[in-house]
Amino acid sequence: MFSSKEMPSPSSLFSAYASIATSFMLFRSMANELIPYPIRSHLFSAFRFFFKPRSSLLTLVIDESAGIARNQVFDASETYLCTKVSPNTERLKISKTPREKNLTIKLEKGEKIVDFYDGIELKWRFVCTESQKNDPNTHNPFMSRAEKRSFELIFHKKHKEKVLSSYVPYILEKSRAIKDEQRVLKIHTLNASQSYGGIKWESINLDHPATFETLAMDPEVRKAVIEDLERFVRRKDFYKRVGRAWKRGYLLYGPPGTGKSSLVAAMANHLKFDIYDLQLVNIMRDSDLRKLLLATGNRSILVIEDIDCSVDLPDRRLPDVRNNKQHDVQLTLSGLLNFIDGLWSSCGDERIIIFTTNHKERLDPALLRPGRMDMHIHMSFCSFHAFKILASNYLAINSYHQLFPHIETLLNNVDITPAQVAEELMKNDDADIALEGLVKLLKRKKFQEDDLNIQDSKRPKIDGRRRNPVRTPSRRKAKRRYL
Ligand SMILES: Nc1ncnc2c1ncn2[C@@H]1O[C@H](COP(=O)(O)OP(=O)(O)OP(=O)(O)O)[C@@H](O)[C@H]1O
Ligand SMILES: [Mg+2]
Repeated sequence: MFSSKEMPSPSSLFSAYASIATSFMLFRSMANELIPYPIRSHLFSAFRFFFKPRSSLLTLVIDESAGIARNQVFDASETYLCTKVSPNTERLKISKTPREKNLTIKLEKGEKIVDFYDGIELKWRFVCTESQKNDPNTHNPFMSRAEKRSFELIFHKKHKEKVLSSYVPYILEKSRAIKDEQRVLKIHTLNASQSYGGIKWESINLDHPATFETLAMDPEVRKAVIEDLERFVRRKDFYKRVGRAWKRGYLLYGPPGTGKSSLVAAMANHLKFDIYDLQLVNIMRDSDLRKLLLATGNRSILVIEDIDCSVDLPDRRLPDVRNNKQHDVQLTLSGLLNFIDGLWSSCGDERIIIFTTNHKERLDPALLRPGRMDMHIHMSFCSFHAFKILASNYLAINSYHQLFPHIETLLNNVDITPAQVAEELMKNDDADIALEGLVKLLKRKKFQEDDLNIQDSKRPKIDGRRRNPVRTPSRRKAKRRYL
């Protein structure tokens, strides 16, 4: 800083500039006569460089394309800036395609936006220029449009490091989160109407409302599952470092109606991953399975429901039309597992595979061996805690109700699935009536179970053990699953 004594007066400054300008003119006219053109031009540009007034601002130009590829920073900035529209913005573009959930908002040419990051002021400008006809880049598909689009990001030079190492990565991360939020999830199922051999994935929008908040499950288990999923998606570098494919396997087991399919949907909604619902009954050969698995996308969940019903694979027979015989079907559990562990998981990123079963005890040991399914999640009968979540979801009861203690005692003594409780709670809008209905249902079930136990105690013992009454519901049930 200058002290007032050292500060040059405006008149002295003016005379200094005037003498520099006069010397420059003099130098120029002498140089024109004495110095040959190329050297003269270098001298002049050096002179200009030293005497040009310096700007304290730095401008980053972010073009739409980087060579022949799209510039990710441009795309991310476009997405990010939509969330920064201020009352001063004068023109915006909006659009919506049938596949999109929300309106897309974009800046119009020349619009400016001011953003603040960690106390730094950042000025953005959206620039569109006509691209020249003989532009060498016109072979580029993004440049063949008549206009060249870019963002200019202007800030004080002293923040260069911070902007490049922190603000730009922040924009990339933020735009990914925004895109995930807007993404319409898909559920892919096998197209069974195709003739055999032409089987392929078919997708529709996944509109399943299940979330971890609405799922009635043990809070500890819920927390563990969410943490596991989040750790998995964060750990790309870790998987690379330890030489493992970036995949995670979950086994969901429990009686029908305890929320296994709902948990799959909640996981997909949480991670914004598509679901591939693989019904093995429709696949006859390992080769078809490979083709289908290789056609699945990254950031997806592959679900094989009721794996205990599907693994009698080697017994399935495929009619041979030509010879009117039956062929052994060439689809085996080990083929499936080896492929999932091997090629499939290593040719994509962020793969999750989920098996569900009502009968964990019937599963092939190959599925249960350590390292195959990373987490075994037990979905069980409705606990009192799970009931309170359902009461909050279905009846908006978020605090105490006089029937709660009674319901708690009954739930401790009766096996009832969350699906059955949910169905009962839906029967009436009036919370008191719905809860009374539930109490009646629980009492009825308790009575039936007591009755069964009495009958059971009268059964003769076999090998010193009393056989359990078989209460397994049909496994070939029609399912609504995710739709
Ligand atoms: N834990 C739960 N939390 C909230 N709702 C549940 C839960 N379990 C079941 N439901 C309700 O019951 C319906 C059926 O549940 P879901 O299909 O998820 O059960 P499932 O365990 O997959 O059964 P299955 O073994 O027959 O496939 C769901 O649509 C949901 O409304
Ligand atoms: Mg299910």
